[in-house]
Amino acid sequence: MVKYYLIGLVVTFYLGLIVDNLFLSSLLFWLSVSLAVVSFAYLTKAPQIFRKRENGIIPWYVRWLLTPFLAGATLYNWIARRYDSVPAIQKVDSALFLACRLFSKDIDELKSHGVSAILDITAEFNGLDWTAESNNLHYLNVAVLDHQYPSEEQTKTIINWLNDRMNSQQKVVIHCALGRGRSVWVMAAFLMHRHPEWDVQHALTHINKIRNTARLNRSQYKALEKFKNNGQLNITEKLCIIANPVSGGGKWQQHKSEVIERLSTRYQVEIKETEADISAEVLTREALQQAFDIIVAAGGDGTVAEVANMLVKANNPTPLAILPMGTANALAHLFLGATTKVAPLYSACDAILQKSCLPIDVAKCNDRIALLVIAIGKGYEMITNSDRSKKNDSGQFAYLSALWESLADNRSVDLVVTIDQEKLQVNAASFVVANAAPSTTILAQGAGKVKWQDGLLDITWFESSKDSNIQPFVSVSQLIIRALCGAKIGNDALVKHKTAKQITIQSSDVIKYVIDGETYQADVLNIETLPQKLTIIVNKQLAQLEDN
Ligand SMILES: Nc1ncnc2c1ncn2[C@@H]1O[C@H](COP(=O)(O)OP(=O)(O)OP(=O)(O)O)[C@@H](O)[C@H]1O
Repeated sequence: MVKYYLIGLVVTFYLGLIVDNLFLSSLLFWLSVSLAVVSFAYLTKAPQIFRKRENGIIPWYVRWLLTPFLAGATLYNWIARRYDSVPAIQKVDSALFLACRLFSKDIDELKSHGVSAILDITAEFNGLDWTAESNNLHYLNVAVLDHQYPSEEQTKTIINWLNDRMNSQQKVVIHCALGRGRSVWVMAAFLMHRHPEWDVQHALTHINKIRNTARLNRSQYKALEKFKNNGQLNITEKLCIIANPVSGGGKWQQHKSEVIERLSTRYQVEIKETEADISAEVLTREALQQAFDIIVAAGGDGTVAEVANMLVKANNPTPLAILPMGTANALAHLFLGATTKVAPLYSACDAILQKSCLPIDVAKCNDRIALLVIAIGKGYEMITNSDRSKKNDSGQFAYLSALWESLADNRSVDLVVTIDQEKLQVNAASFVVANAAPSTTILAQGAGKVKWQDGLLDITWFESSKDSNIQPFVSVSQLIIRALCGAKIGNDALVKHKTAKQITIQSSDVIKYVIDGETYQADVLNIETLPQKLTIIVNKQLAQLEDN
């Protein structure tokens, strides 16, 4: 095919040079540029040159540049369809149809067959998405050039998408330009995925009985055999995303399709969304019955902690992954690295696709699991002063201004604390027990760094002073310096720090506290570390660092 484009390119370019008419020669040059781009796409096997999106749209500037080619392709598809020996749309399996290029007039026929989803395997012309959308049809484009076949990643995406459609009892039409090559490849691949006992010949014979024009070229056939023999059509890894749609002001809804598209390149993805009265804990319990290979918590630290709580309580080794969609996302910062602050979803999806796991410690506080911190005093006030509407309005600044507000108020709590065997009386402005904490969790930085694989809890506290309103500010300044230096420096009389395996906290009043951003109250807190109790997906560099 590409040789015809190259011949066309040379001929039109030559004619453009010799024709003595500005309008005609401009047209010929336009045609030759358009053929040059298409030839380049074929020679480099790069369908992305057409920039056709998942929704089937080719951007206007590409359409404009390639107008002569696109017009020619439309004309060719129309003629080929008109004189084809088989119908445009044919049923190949109970819920699967094969078709050539679809036009909006085909929607009625698709509906009459009960088809409600379109899989478009072409790169070189606009899809039917707008027509499909207005007719409530699911649409997916996987861009593949004519005479070629999908990549391994694309194949996984296709199989997962088709499985989702089949699971929702939908009928799907798979189409390419003529319904003879690319769509046949995909249909055969999916049939072999559904019937692992079939080989390529069997799948093609099945298709040919209905569509006798279906045939693969030699490289398509060989690739399909290779995919089958290497087990690339068996997608067995299953992943469940437990998503909180209100975290971070509704980030999940904005990024949902992008996340599913990326993760489907490796996993069969199932989504469970929380509701006001259906918590992440309930959904995790449900997911644990279904034996997933990974459970992903999509939300803020509160959502991640809820999922972790159920995994640890069930003593279940399924790895937990974090999709940071909250406000502070301290856990993601810690386990996926600082890049999550810049490209949170990219870093998280990358780590999930690489599946690098590490065991981490967790803390148990009464009957709940904490991954980050248990905080009393300023840490508690900071959370209660930053409600959801403030977080939606100002993001992480809501926490900063809430902390500032609480530091200005010189309140404290009287606690009786037993750290391992040592008993202490503490009048604490802030009292924090940390299992893990990034440097941005300032109130936990008594040692300048909190280790999350050392089997110990880090306890940091400072007291208030009746004589000085600025003492809490001074203490926090010292914690900031410690966090920046990564070491326990400065006056230990002001900010105190200890490590322990177990700690009991009592008070004459009811104790108000937070665990990983969620508020609770109790008469007594019994906290202990549970070393290496949870497996978490981390970024690859971090995993390698810990391995060494
Ligand atoms: N569908 C829902 N509707 C309303 N509230 C929900 C829903 N799902 C979960 N929640 C509540 O959301 C809270 C957890 O929010 P999460 O910590 O994940 O996000 P965030 O508060 O935006 O982020 P961050 O913790 O970083 O501030 C819990 O209190 C939970 O009860």
